[in-house]
Amino acid sequence: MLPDRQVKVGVLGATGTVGQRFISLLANHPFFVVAALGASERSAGKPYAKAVNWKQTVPIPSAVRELVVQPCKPEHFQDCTVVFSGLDADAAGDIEAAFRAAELIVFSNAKNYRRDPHVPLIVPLVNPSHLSIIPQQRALHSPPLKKGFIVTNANCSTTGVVIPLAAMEKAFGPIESCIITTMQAISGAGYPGVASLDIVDNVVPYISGEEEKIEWETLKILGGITETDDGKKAFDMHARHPLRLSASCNRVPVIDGHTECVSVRFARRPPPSPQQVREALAAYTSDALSLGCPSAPRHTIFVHEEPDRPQPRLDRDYQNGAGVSVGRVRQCRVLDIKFVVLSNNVCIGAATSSIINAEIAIARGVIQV
Ligand SMILES: NC(=O)C1=CN([C@@H]2O[C@H](COP(=O)(O)OP(=O)(O)OC[C@H]3O[C@@H](n4cnc5c(N)ncnc54)[C@H](OP(=O)(O)O)[C@@H]3O)[C@@H](O)[C@H]2O)C=CC1
Ligand SMILES: N[C@@H](CC(=O)OP(=O)(O)O)C(=O)O
Repeated sequence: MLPDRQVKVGVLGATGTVGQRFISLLANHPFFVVAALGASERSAGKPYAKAVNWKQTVPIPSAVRELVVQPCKPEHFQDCTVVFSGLDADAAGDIEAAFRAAELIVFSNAKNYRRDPHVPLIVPLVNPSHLSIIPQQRALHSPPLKKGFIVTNANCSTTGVVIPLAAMEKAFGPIESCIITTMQAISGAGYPGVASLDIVDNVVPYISGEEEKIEWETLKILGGITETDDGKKAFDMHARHPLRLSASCNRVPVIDGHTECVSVRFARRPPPSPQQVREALAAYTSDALSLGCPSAPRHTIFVHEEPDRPQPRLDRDYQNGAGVSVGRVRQCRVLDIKFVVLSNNVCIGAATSSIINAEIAIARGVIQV
């Protein structure tokens, strides 16, 4: 059930690239209301409008302009039912753990806990069922937690590719191999990010740690949760048909929107035709939508027929940045099918995913409001 009254939320890393997206998206949310903001000691103590170097195309929402930025300490967020984190990974590990220990509920964009075997790594349009590991995460804490937990969302490029992969697996069974080449926007590196002299008139064929994250996170997200012999739950990345992935990551001079060229081979033979894949992608729908989550896209995947789409400048705002756009679905002469996917790295690749994850957790009663 979704609430019919306001739910107070906090934003950690509120001054950053992802934090600013949280603030913009939450300003129009039907039940989440921003009650507390946190950032580094550099920003703490200042009204938000003075602390932030605002880079959005909409003005700073009036409700947060004068809100004083707090240090990222749990005592300043005790009123918040949910805390969204857009913290720099160097700070996120300790801060998010302290918030969880203080019985706060954290939805994080940072990479720190994605590999934790008791923390769900959730792309809300793909695997919200992984929320079921939360009781075990709470029980592990000493003393066991009654309320607090951490949920992470995925790396932005992982998120973009895993949505069409999940749609294809749902329709045609396991994917056996997958080769991904990314063209990633500058905003993925935060602010000020990549120096203009490195990226204007250029492509940088390396993003530290990115290829490993895509290759590993995809397996956790598409994998299931099984019960072990001692009755515990565990993520099961290997029981599924083995999926071999190879990613190559590039930074390109685009502001927002990650484009990925993907080739796949299916385990089942004969493989589906390009037309069958197009139909399956367009028909894919999410639990978030059936639960009535207000930030879920009405259409998860838009399938372009034009030969030159998707393009970041034209397609990154599809469904307010919450849906993904696929195009050029065609036969691959080496694997089975190849296509291009575009996702908005700061929306469904970051803030929007956290917000939908929290909406799902409320709708499913994982969070009591
Ligand atoms: N940009 C993207 O597309 C995506 C980013 N992510 C992840 O989201 C997180 C945020 O990324 P992004 O917004 O790009 O990063 P930014 O560098 O733009 O923002 C970082 C934020 O963290 C705060 N911060 C830094 N150090 C500390 C500290 N010691 N204590 C408290 N707060 C601190 C900063 O506050 P202050 O302003 O005061 O310094 C700022 O609010 C990262 O973990 C990133 O990997 C995930 C998916 C996509
Ligand atoms: N590394 C991504 C963004 C990011 O911050 O990823 P992660 O949250 O996995 O560290 C990019 O540069 O586009």
